[in-house]
Amino acid sequence: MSDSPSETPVDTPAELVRLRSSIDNIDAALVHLLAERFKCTQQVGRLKAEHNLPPADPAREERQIARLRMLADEAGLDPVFAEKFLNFIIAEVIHHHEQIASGGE
Ligand SMILES: O=C(O)C(=O)C[C@]1(C(=O)O)C=C[C@@H](O)C=C1
Repeated sequence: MSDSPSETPVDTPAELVRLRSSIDNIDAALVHLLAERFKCTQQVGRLKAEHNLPPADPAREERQIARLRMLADEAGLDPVFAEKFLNFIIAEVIHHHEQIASGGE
C-alpha cells in the first residue's frame, strides 16, 4: 500500500515521493517473492518429514551462503547483510520444518 496523498505533506519534494513509490513497489515484490519461497520450503519440509530427513542441512546452507555472498557482491549489496538476511530466513524455515516433523502441520 502506498502513502495516500493526505498522508504526504504538500511540501514533500517530488523526488522523495517518487523514490518512496519505488520503495513501496520493491517491498511488495519482496513480500511476494518471500511468500513463493516459503511455499517451496513448506513442500521441502513435508518431504523431509516423510523421508525422516533432518530439518537443517548445514552443508547446503554453506553453499547457499557462498553463492548469495557472491551475487550480493556483484550486485553492489553488502555480502555481510546478504548472509544475515539468508540466515534469518533459513532459521524461520528450519522452525517450520521442525513443526511439520512434529506433526504440527
Ligand atoms: O534445502 C533444504 O534442505 C531446505 O530445507 C531449505 C533451506 C532453505 O531455506 O533454503 C532450509 C533449511 C536447510 O538447512 C537448508 C536450506
